[in-house]
Amino acid sequence: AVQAAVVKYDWTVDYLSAAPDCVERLIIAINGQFPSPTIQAVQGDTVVVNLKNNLPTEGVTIHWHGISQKGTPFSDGAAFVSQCPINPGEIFTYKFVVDKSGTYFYHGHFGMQRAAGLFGSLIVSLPPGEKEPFSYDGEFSLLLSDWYHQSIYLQELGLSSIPFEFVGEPQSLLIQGRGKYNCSLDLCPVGSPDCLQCNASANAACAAPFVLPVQPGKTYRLRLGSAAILSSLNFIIENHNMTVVEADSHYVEPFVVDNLDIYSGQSYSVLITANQEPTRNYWVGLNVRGRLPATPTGLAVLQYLPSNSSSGLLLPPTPAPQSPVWNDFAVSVAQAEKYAAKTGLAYSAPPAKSHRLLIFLNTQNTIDGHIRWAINNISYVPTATPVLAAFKFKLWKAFDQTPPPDRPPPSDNHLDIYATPNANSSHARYGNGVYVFKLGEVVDVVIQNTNTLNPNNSEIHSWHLHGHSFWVLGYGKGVFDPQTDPAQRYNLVNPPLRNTVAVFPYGWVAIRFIADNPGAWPFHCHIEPHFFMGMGTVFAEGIHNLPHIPSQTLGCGLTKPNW
Ligand SMILES: O=C1O[C@H]([C@@H](O)CO)C(O)=C1O
Repeated sequence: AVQAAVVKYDWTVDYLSAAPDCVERLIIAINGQFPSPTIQAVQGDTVVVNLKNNLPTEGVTIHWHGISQKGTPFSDGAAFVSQCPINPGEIFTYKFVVDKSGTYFYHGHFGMQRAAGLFGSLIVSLPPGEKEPFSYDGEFSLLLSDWYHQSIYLQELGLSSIPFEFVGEPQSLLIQGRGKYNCSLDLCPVGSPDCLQCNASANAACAAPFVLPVQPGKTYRLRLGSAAILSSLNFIIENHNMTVVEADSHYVEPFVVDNLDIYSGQSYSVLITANQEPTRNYWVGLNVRGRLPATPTGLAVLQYLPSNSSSGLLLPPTPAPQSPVWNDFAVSVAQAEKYAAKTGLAYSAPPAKSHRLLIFLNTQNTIDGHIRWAINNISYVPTATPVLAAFKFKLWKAFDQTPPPDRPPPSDNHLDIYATPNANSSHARYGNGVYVFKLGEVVDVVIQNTNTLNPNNSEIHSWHLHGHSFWVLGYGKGVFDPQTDPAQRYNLVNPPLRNTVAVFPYGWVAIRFIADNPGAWPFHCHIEPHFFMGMGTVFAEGIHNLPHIPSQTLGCGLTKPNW
C-alpha cells in the first residue's frame, strides 16, 4: 500500500490591493495571491497549514469546506464554534486528514472575510491505482464568485444598522478570480470616499479573461466551486453540453445539462468534450439566477488549440451566453431534482428511518428594529467562547442552555408562508443555544422557506453543514407535511450526498445525516450576509467523546488563560 503523505503549507494572511475586475480594492489574501493558493492532496493525506495572521488589526480563521474533520473538530476553522479567531501576529496550525477524494474549497469563516476574497481551491485526488468512474484527458479548476466594490466593513455596518442597508447585487462575477467591471454601470458619485472610482481607460486595458485551452476532440473535467457571497450562479459554455459527474465530492449518476446552477458553497465536476467547430473560441459564462440580475455576465474563454492561440487570444465573435430567466424557479427545482447518487463504489444509502425530525422555519424578521434572519424564531449570535471548547470544558455559562426548538414555535404553527410578516409583531429573538445529538443519532432536518419582509418575495437559501455530508431526501412546494411528504416525496434509494443544498422560494428541502462526528458543527445559510444576519445554528454531537482540544484554539471568552 502507498503511504499516506503529509502535505505542508506555510501561509501568511495579508491585505492586498488588487483589481480582479479592473477596479482596485482591498482584498484579504494568502501569500499575496487572489484567489488564495490551491491545495493539492491525495485521499488519506494529512494536510498541515501553518497560518500566520499578518492582518494588523483583525483576527482570522479558515474553514475547509466539505472536509469531514473526523477526530479534528478543532481544525474546522469556524470562528467561535471550533476556535477563537487567530489574533494578529499569531500562527495557527490546521491539521486534518482529507479522507475523501473530490473537489473542495476553503475560505475565511469570520465575519464577512470570505467576501474580501479569502478563498481558494482544495483538490483531493484518488490514491494511486484507483480510477474515477469516468474518463477525461485534462482538467481545469474554476472557483466562481460574485464580487463587490464596497469594503466588507461597510457591508457589515449596513447589515447591522438602522436603517438596514443591504449589500445589494454584486458589481461583477469572477471566474477563477477574474472578471471585468462595466465602468458604464458605475453609480459612484465622483469624489465619494465610500466607493471606488471606475477608471474607464485603465479598465479598457486591464484583465484578460481566464483561458481554458483545449485540444479538439478531447474531454476535460471542469472542477467548479462557488464561493459566492449572495448570488445563485448559473454556469454555461457556449455550444457545449456538460455531463455532471460529481457534486460536493460525491459521485452522481451522470446527466447532461446545457447550463448548471451552482449555489453558494457547492462544488461540482462536469465533463465537456471539445467537439465544436475548432476554428473559433467559445465563451464560458457566469450569470446570476434567483434574484433580479444587475450584474453583467462573468466571462472566460474556451480556447481551441492549436490554431487559435498563435496570434494572441481570439475572443469569441458572439454575445455573452444567456442563462434561463432569473425567476424561473421551476427550472432550478427540476435541475436540483435530477441529482441521484452513483450507487456502488463507496456510496451507502441512508438509514430507512430517522430518530429525530427538526423542522427549521426560515424567516426574515425585525428584532429591536434590526432586520435579521431566524430559525424557529432564534436569530443566531456568535458567542465569545468557542462552542466546542464550551462542551469540552463544561463552560455552561458560555451559551444559552435552553436548546433551540425542534419545530416552529406554536405561535407560528399556522404561519402562512406566503404572507408578508408583520415586522411589528415579530416573535424572533437573538439566541446562541445549540442542538445536541447523541452519538449515532439519525437526524432529519426539513428547511422550510417563507416570504421575506417584502411582499411576494421568497429567496433561495443555500444551507451548509460542517463536519458532514448529508443525504438530500427530497424537495417540495408549500408547507412540509410530516404525515404525508416523507412517504410521497423522499428518495431513500439513491439520494445524493452533499454538504450544501438549496431551499427554493416557498418550498422545503429535507436532509438526513448521522450524528457520528464528535464536535460542534455550524449549520447555516452559506449566503454570507444571511449568516451574518443570524441565519444559522450549531449542531453538537458526541459531546462525551470529544477529542483533546489543542490550546491554540483557546484564549477568548471563557477560555482565557487564568494567570
Ligand atoms: O437579507 C436580505 O435582505 C434584503 C431584503 O430582503 C431586505 O428586506 C435581501 O434582498 C436579502 O437577501
